[in-house]
Amino acid sequence: MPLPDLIEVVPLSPEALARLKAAPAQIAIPGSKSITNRAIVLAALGDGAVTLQGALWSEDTEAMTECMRTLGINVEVAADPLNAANRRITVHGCGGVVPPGGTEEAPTELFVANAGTAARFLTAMVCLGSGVYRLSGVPRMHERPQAELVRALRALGYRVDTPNERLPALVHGGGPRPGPVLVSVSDSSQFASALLLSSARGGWVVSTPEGSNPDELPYVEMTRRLVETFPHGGGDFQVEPDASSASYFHAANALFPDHLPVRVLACQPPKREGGTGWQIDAEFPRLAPTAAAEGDNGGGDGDGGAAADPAKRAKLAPRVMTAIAIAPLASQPHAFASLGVLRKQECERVAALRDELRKCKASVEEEVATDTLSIAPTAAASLGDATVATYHDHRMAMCFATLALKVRGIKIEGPRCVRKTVPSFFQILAASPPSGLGVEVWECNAATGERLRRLEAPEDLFAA
Ligand SMILES: O=C(O)C1=C[C@@H](OP(=O)(O)O)[C@@H](O)[C@H](O)C1
Ligand SMILES: C=C(OP(=O)(O)O)C(=O)O
Repeated sequence: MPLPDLIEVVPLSPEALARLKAAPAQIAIPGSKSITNRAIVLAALGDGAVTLQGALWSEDTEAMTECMRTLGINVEVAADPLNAANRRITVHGCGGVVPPGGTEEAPTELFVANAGTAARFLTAMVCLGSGVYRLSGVPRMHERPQAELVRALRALGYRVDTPNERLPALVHGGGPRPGPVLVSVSDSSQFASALLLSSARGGWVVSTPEGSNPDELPYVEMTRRLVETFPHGGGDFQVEPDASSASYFHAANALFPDHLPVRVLACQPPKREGGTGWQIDAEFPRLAPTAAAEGDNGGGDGDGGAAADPAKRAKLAPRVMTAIAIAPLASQPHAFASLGVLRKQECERVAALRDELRKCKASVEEEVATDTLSIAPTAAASLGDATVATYHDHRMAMCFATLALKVRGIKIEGPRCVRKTVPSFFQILAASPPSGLGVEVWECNAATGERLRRLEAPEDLFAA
């Protein structure tokens, strides 16, 4: 049975915590969505066959894989013996010649679901082809921003037809059209990443407006580093575990600083600790709001302080949602500012976090003018007893499941949305230590909320 429509995640008991303190869970995190989908594009445009090891297999990467196959790029997908949530993906490069699309009447149809990476990266990539491609996604993807990317591609000389500057869009392939292009990242950094990934084949010289310091554009920097180090002529490429997915498990340590129940395996540490620095969310353990006594949190600012600077886009990486979700349990108040970009992602995330945290009886104030959420601490015992809506947003489900590790009575609607990036999320939560946290997850009656049965079989916990 697939994951049901309503589940309850039960807080870790004192006994379970004592066991985890003695032998912390050792959690293997699936591959990075951002790196997997970048690597698929780079490999598709490359000259040989590249095998991606440790690649994430989830809705977003399946959407990218399917689009490549529809384009006529040969992609082979095999099991990854090291992690059932990953795959070995071999992509046979087209040598920069993107296979031709269809006609205006019968374009090649590319369905990107709700994958921002696929929507943006493929819009730019198919400009290098010939004929016509039509990109579409789920209704929410048709609301998400695309205008600045379309503008930049038109400035390079490509024809992109869309009535409202969003998807669905008809892209007319135009082959390489060398030239400089300036792209704003204020709606999404993925516009610059999209252009950079195809820039070598298109002859595009991509820049972001002055003032957008590369250090403040971590995902654009990730793209540049990946383009530099990728085996464009064929070979193997190792995908890192996903640091944003890891944030939920690091958050467990922030919630239980006396127990530190989790060790996150094989994730890259932040750059200053010798990691690649590709994933900005590797910073989460240092910045997470913590339930530790004041002064005990290694100087973390809960993302609040620096987020007040609107230029600091790094603060808007997915980990900020994890930080917001656990902030009610922190030892100090936290303010998260400049959250505007979150309003345009999988759902209106600022409103969603505000409303669902309030349902859990957290103290949350929103200042609309500065896109700020301010959260005051509340005792865990005074929080909870809420049925939380997830708005088809994987991060809403994972954030509230994390809060539920310490807050009783949290039921999560539509948990299958985690399939976008971590289909195995509830499997990991529920698996017995050491491979999981041993958390109780219950199927609930969707109408009455009453508990029906505890979900323990891995297939019952997988978001297919
Ligand atoms: O390029 C990427 O892989 C991503 C960039 C960010 O998006 P935005 O720049 O649109 O905020 C981030 O939130 C998303 O999860 C992944
Ligand atoms: C914003 C996100 O995804 P996308 O790649 O669809 O933009 C996200 O995963 O939080």
